[in-house]
Amino acid sequence: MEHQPMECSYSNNPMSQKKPNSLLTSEAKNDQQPVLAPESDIASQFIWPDHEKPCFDAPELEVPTIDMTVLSSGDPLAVSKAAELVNEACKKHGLFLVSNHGVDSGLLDRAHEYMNFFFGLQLSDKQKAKGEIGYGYTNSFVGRYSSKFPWMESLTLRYCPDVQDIMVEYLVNKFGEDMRQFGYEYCEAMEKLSLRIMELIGISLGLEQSYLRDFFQENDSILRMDYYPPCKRPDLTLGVGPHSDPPSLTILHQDLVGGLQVLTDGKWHSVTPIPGTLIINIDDTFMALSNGIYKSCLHRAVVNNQTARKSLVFFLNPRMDKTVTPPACLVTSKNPRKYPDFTWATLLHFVHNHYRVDMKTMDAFSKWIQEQEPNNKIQA
Ligand SMILES: C=C1C[C@]23C[C@H]1CC[C@H]2[C@]1(C)CCC[C@@](C)(C(=O)O)[C@H]1[C@@H]3C(=O)O
Ligand SMILES: O=C(O)CCC(=O)C(=O)O
Ligand SMILES: [Fe+2]
Repeated sequence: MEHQPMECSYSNNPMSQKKPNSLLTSEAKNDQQPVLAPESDIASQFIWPDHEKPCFDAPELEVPTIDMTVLSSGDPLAVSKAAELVNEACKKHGLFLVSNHGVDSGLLDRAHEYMNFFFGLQLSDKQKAKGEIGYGYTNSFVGRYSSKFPWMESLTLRYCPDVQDIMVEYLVNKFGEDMRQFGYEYCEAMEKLSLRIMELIGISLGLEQSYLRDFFQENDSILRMDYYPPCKRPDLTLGVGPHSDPPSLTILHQDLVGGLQVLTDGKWHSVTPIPGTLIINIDDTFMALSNGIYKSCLHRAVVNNQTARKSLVFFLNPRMDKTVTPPACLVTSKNPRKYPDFTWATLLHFVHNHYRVDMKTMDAFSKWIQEQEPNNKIQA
């Protein structure tokens, strides 16, 4: 079922581009009615500052594609070459692609069908998919932020075996029991792939192949569906602003529309969709786990005025209470500790309650946690 263009029935849709009469004033964090900027025909809260506005002439990011069958090839040279490519990319910008990843293409297609179903619902229906902060349906973060609204809607689900996500019940009621089955199948496939990727990353860092796999074996991960409606003024807004992801590893499946950009060498670069590949990002928590050796990928998404764009993101996280501390072999006199010990639960609390995720989240978090926990100083 092709997604019906999101009806901007103005009265309740923050991304409507029609004349405003009232725009979610009850939800806007600062209770100010987002003012339509007449010259732009979109509400002013969606217009980003000049220094963050999108560019559309971004050069293509040079990025390796890792054939995941290399791990079972029994060819140590091939494994070593793949690990070298991973090491180089993760030290530079924190992104690489994987092919032959083993995730069934039918599962990916079904995922996009479910996204079309869900994001094609009336806004009042979507807003019933409410979860605790950070989970459930969100559009533009009205009510959470007061400016620089992202031009997107999202649905975020928690994937943790012993936690029943109440939102799944709503979605099952809406779409039937096979939605639950799909959700688990998709997340299990992504979890399996992420643990194999952790083996390869472990090798690339000179660790035992099983070290990182064991670290993330028990995980409390996140499935996020991002939907970016077409926008009349893609030159003024962003689908999602410049940031690095707070989790440990991101597996991103984007449709063929394109819009993901990565910041490296001081310039934004495009990551053009390649069918059959998935995008792997090093995230903030993993950057700390690697003692800063690998860079958390700085990225954003631009939108367009022609067609909606969808991306499906799996975020791998360790168990909530697991202490994130780099293995001793990654802490040397030349590379002393970069970040204090912390847990994913604490970082999640920080980004949900104290800080809007951006490109400096880990620096802000590092400062905050040491203020909160005076004994938790960065140990040499
Ligand atoms: C821990 C999280 C915070 C965000 C959702 C998960 C993983 C990615 C984060 C996010 C998607 C990164 C871009 C900015 C953000 C605000 C968003 O667009 O939703 C982030 C999420 C969040 O802070 O809720
Ligand atoms: O849609 C994309 O390509 C990026 C989405 C993203 O960065 C996120 O959800 O964290
Ligand atoms: Fe992201």
